[in-house]
Amino acid sequence: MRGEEMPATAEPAIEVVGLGKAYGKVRAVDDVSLTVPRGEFIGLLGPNGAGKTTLIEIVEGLRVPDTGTVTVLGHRPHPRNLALLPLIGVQTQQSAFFPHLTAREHVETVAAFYGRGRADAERALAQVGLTDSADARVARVSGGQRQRLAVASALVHQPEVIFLDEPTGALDPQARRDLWSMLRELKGEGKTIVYTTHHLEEAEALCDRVAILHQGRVVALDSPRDLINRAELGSQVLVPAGRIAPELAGRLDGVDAVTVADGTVTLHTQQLTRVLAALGASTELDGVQTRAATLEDVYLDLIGAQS
Ligand SMILES: Nc1ncnc2c1ncn2[C@@H]1O[C@H](COP(=O)(O)OP(=O)(O)OP(=O)(O)O)[C@@H](O)[C@H]1O
Repeated sequence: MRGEEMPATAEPAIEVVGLGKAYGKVRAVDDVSLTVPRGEFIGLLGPNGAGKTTLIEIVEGLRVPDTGTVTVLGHRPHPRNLALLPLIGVQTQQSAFFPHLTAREHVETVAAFYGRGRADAERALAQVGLTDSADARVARVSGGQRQRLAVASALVHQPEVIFLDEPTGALDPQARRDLWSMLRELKGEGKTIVYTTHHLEEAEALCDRVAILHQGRVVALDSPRDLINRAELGSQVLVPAGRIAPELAGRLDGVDAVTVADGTVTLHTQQLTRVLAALGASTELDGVQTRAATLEDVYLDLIGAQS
């Protein structure tokens, strides 16, 4: 189907083609192409310095690429495109605040910039769980509350595409889970969400797809489930030390490798059932745990192989 024949709804939320950005000799973003359909929740993962922030900020229109093109909801963010601003919500790692205002006044002020009113501000504060502390001065709120305030400010005008750069970094476990629920609700409303994180279990739980970046390049792009299945990292069987000698464990049917750490003998296998059967014939299975591969295993395998 040619581009001009596509119905408006089929137009992707984001289209990035051949994007490049260097700082001196550092290729922060190196020939990245990526299409994000509308309504997708996509995670950008990668080690420190992989280029996540540079990529997301180019797409937001906050940094200018050296090469390539970006289209967001049919608009070009560069040169600075004011028509795009009401359609996108942006939380950066350096989100700006009005320190002398209260959290509520801050969000109301941001709402006013977008021609929105108090009801929108209250809704955004409630979405991030800040209603009860909305009268605290911005300068005095905790790191986690500040982060939630930045997210509220990105959502207040009900944008179509939401960009969040490490939104859960400073949050306590309960606040993180609350933000997850809120992000899932936004996705349920059909919003497109692009976010960066170092929390791989979080990306696995939330994202439709993840892009793993390394040295400015996308080295993997797929759903967490498909990445895990394709990596064929197998399973692990964790046996309390003392139950079985590592040498004996290594000879059990189906065991590929054995590691010993922290009072646990870990059997690595692609054939979990076979190993459990063999193990059950030699020792009690009580207290034995199994662990399937996770996105974190895939990530570490991939990044380790690239380094
Ligand atoms: N303004 C800048 N000037 C010079 N170099 C920069 C600038 N911004 C980023 N870089 C470099 O570009 C590379 C990519 O940085 P970027 O911040 O995009 O990575 P990241 O994946 O977001 O890292 P982190 O996980 O640490 O936030 C790094 O080597 C970084 O030092």
